[in-house]
Amino acid sequence: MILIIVLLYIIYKIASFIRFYIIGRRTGFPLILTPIFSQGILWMVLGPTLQPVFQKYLPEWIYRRLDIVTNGWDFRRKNQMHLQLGKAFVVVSPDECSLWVGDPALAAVVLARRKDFVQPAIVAQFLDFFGTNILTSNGEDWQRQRRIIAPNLNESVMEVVWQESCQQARSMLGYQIQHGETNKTLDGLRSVAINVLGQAGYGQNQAWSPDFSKSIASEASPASGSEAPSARMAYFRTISMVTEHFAEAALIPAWIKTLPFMPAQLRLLGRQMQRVPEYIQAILEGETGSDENKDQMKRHNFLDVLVEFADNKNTSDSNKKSLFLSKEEISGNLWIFTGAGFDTTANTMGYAVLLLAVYPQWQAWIQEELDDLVMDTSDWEYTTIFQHCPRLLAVMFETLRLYTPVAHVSRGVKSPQQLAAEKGTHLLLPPMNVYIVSQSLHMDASIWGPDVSEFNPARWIDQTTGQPVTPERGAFLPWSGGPRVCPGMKMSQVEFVATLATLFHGAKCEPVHTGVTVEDARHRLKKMMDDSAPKLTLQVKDPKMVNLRWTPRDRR
Ligand code: HEM
Repeated sequence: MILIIVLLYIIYKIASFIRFYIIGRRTGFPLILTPIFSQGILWMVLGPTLQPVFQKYLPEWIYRRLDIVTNGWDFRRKNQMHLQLGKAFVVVSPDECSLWVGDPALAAVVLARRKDFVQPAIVAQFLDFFGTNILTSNGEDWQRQRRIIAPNLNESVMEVVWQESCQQARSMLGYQIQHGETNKTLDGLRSVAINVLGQAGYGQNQAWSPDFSKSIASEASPASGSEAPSARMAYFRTISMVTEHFAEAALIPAWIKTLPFMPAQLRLLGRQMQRVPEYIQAILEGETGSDENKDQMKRHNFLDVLVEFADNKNTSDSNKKSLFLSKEEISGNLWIFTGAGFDTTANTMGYAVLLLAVYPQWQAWIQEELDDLVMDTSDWEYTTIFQHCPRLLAVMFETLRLYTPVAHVSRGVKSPQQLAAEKGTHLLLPPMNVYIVSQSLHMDASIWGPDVSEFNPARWIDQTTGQPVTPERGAFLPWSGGPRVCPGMKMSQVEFVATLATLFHGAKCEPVHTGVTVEDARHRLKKMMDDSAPKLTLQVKDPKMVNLRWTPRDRR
């Protein structure tokens, strides 16, 4: 019996492979075939684990067929696949037919046509576990959520983000200077980023901590006898834990996570995730606290904005009736706001600091700009300082180009689509995934020039105006593009500039180099960065191995 089932499964997979091959051929784009069951959970777990072994022992012509369906290939290979196969190519496996786009014009067209190229089901599979949300929705549901969410990530929130980032970064700077050499820089930046979201998203002020992961785990489950956190705080901490342990949260079912023999951290994660509906219910029912307090919080935080839309479906006001959120959507969007906003920004700040430690000439370059600002960073205001930091923004863009947090943007076709390209029109038949490979576009020498692999923030500064330049359409897509472009783009820029300005105004940093030359230590650090892999977004594999020395700057 089992043999028959296995046989039928194999026949089904061979038939699928042939079908995907035909769909792939009809696109007219170059094909690469792979026998791997690329969308199966087994491969998703085994592929990245075994990738270093494959790379070491298999000949390139076999290895690349495995690598192309292993998460993170776009960072490992940069623009290489598109150079070898063409600016757009199709991967065919028994599980999928996927188009990988590394052409700026095609990328811009795909992103602009949101109704033709929709968010694929696989994104929802990974990101819907707290409820449907803006990132995983399509059509009218997406439009409604976008109309509620995007305006609340606009200028009105920037002052809060700026002030909180400066304050958090000041605490971090104090700690770093006091301790000199530490391996807490990356963890410290995660702490800054989550606390900025705590303030902007939930109206919660939290102290900066050098031990980010530990603080999240211990705070989510308060010690016995201590006061239980409010529902909004408990929800926020749960989301922070989920972001930190994304793979376990997304791939292991809750009931397995909570089994008694599972590691304590996993059980805690499982228990907290199971309690999310309870927290959301409590948030919606309103928490205790004076009206005055509630009004103050309401002014600028995302959670209260979402809650305001909870009852609109039943309102008699016809203007508001079309803008509503279900309980599930409130929960899902709070998670997306936190998950999408935290990991991306924290890792971008992390890579930027590391790049500045590897290339001290660029530290000096931004410090030239920062030395024009008033000495006391607590006097810095968003409206006056942000616009005076184009070089820091250039550092952010250059960091995002080289270490793109979301290496590719995912789309799918549900009905036949025509795609006009340089050499003619291509037919895309469903079911097909379409991936815009931002990391490949960012490493294309025909766009960025022969120094494409170098960290050169000055490429972003217009020599005449001194302001950041705008690259060609579809060439720079860390925040994606088109109508679904990341609504948190400006917020992440403000947070990045405020944090790095505070840190580098007060100090300089270099890799710790006990027993080796500083040049060797820089080289080692760069190697560590280039060995990064995506978790939720791209990340250094072992942040604890990153040791930096921070020394105060003497500017007299
Ligand atoms: C450097 C920081 C960031 C990067 C690189 C980044 C990148 C992205 C990318 C690539 C997408 C996918 C868009 C698509 O599917 O086309 C996205 C969507 C999104 N991001 Fe960000 N993001 C960042 C910061 C933030 C922040 C700070 C927030 C808010 C707190 C945020 C909220 C969102 C939301 C709500 C979406 C869904 C938009 C939609 O589908 O309409 N992001 N982001």
